Amino acid sequence: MVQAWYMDGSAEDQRKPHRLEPDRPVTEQQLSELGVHAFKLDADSYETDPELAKIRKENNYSWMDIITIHKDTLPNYEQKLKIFYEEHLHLDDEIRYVLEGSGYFDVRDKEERWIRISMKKGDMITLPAGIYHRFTLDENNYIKAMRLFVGEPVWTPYNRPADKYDARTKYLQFLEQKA
Ligand SMILES: CSCCC(=O)/C(O)=C/O
Ligand SMILES: [Fe+2]
Repeated sequence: MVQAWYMDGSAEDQRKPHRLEPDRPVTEQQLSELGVHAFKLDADSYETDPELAKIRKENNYSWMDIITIHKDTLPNYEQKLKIFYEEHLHLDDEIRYVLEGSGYFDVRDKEERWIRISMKKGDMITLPAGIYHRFTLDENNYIKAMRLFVGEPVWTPYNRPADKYDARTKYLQFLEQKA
């Protein structure tokens, strides 16, 4: 099960866990009410895993690549990390599957509080179009992740404020229905 918790408001190193004190864990059920879904897969067998193949088929995740985020391998490493950690949304779902290493996805809850989701080897996550979020490496400074997409990928991040986009309006409607 993926681990998630409410964050403290400290401006300390973004790579630290930033757990609120006292701890306020967030369950997968709470995440799913925000439209965020988490799965556990066998990352050692990703090339032949029938479970991954089924998820891709059922959700039309026809496109995929693998990104390795490490200072020695990713061009413009510092700049990219900065972009990933700016609060933003996308017009499409963001789907990531951790093959090695670890990192954090942060998402806003209905009251705009940050929830930190700890992603480790074998964790897959889907973030809905229109949700405000960000990503950071953790203190291990390394992640290798599969990026999945329906059709040709569009990576554009729309930094907050991005409320004028249809994807945002639809996401807010989704949250309303859940309330
Ligand atoms: C772990 S993949 C890098 C983060 C990313 O691709 C993204 O779009 C963050 O919002
Ligand atoms: Fe993103």
